[in-house]
Amino acid sequence: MNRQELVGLIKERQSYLCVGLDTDIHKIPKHLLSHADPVFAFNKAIIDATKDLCVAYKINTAFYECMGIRGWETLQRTVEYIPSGIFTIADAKRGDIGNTATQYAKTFFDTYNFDSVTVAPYMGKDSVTPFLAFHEKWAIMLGLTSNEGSQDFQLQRVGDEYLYEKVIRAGMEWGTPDNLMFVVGATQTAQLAAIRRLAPDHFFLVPGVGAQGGSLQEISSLAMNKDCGLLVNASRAIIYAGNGEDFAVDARNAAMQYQQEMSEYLSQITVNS
Ligand SMILES: O=c1ccn([C@@H]2O[C@H](COP(=O)(O)O)[C@@H](O)[C@H]2O)c(=O)[nH]1
Repeated sequence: MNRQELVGLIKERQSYLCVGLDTDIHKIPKHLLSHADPVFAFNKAIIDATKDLCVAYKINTAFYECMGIRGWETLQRTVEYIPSGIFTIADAKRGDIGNTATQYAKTFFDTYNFDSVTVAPYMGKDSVTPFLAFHEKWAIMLGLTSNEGSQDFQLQRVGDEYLYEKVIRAGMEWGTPDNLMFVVGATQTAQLAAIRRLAPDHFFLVPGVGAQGGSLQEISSLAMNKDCGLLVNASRAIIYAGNGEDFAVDARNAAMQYQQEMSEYLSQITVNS
């Protein structure tokens, strides 16, 4: 999916919601466990219940990889079930030497046909640029993450700036607003406005609302740009909103609350399509 299509989708749906499919077999409602593929049965119900309210789904590969070959099959079924026209993210946080990074990029872009992959930039330029060489595909580079450990490296000063600022600045030289996004945690409100000034045109994938306590209102007021420029992810707050037979209804209601709030914030800008 290209940038124009993504911005158009945000405008049409009045939403910049990304639903995170961090599906843990130990947390899904018990009645699903009799299905041949319980995790897929859960994901299918969540997708059916939320597909008109969100613009993206993020599949965190850890929740699938931990189940071995069956997990990869579930991941494939899930990504194939997501309706075309909705942006897909493989949250795999890959990063390795260029020769290997190319294989990771092929895995997620060619074999599984995701629109985007999250990339850990610690190994530098040659570990990131292979993900930028695919037509209408995106790399989403970790910028400033939502977790406590972001203080260990990302928020250390290097010369006259934070390490994460150096990383984002480098990323902007490697990729463009048409093929590169940055992960910016919703919990990092003290830095959000500065990050938007640093990267005015790039999309940010923003995890950390819901279970991690980030505020949708703060993120939106600090980091929205003229194209919206945000994909805000919520995983547990949506997919585990309920735990009974009607879990998908609860998930829909949770997603709808986010979408309605987003619609209000979007009305305050003109989204260019
Ligand atoms: O900085 C980051 C980068 C990635 N994540 C991922 O996003 C989701 C958040 O899940 P919630 O249940 O909404 O808290 C999860 O897949 C993380 O691995 C992040 O949280 N922060």
